[in-house]
Amino acid sequence: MSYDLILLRHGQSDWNEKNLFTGWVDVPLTEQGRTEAARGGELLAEHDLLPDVVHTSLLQRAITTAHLALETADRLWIPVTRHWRLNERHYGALQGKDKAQTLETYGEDQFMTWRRSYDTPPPELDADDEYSQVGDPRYADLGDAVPRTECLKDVVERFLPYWESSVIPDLKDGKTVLLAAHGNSLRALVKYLDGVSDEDIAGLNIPTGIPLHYRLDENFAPLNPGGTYLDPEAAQDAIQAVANQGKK
Ligand SMILES: O=C(O)[C@@H](CO)OP(=O)(O)O
Repeated sequence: MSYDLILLRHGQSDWNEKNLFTGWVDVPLTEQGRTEAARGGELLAEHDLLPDVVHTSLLQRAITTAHLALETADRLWIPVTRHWRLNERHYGALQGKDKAQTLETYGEDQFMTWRRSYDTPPPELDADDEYSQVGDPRYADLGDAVPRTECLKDVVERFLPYWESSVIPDLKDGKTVLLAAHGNSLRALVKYLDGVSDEDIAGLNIPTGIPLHYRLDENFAPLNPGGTYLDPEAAQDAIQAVANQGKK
């Protein structure tokens, strides 16, 4: 007995292309990102991994990616649930900043601490900053708790309640579940599923637009630790590109 879970990071976004820290800023996909998303859907169909339900964040790059992938896989009709708990990590005061410029200004150690350390968040973003989400109606339910920065540990802590309350029940029903989300919200889930240490998670990057398939046992532990990329070769190149961001 096993469960099928598919993780899909959104395709390239406008700010991925521009090399800007994005976090909760709601930017669209580029044309390349739309193509990647559609290719993701083709891979699902080719591997006969057709989702029965989809969960997305509240950010259009994940929503559009899910839509384009499901359109290609002819599964636009499946039920969809969206939740802020799947959102990208809030990047605090770095939101909207150029990655290469930030690396140059603060040096490699500080840059990598902000990008990949488990428990050091970037400085908080001012509530009235142009890239702040304070007051955004989509987060009205959060009241004063709208984040102004997050580290990966914060993302693990806010993602897991959703995993337990909303994703596990779908898996238990025997549904193939697609999670369309973000580089760091998916790193948070992978850390939990694979039991990756706080140190080792720094070296784990997730490429855009390539479905990552997990087969889970009856306790929701991976039967294929690390998951299986549906296009492993493309994934290796794309993982390296994410790791090298800023260094150009
Ligand atoms: O900018 C961001 O929000 C994320 C994902 O694109 O970037 P990084 O990979 O640097 O954490």
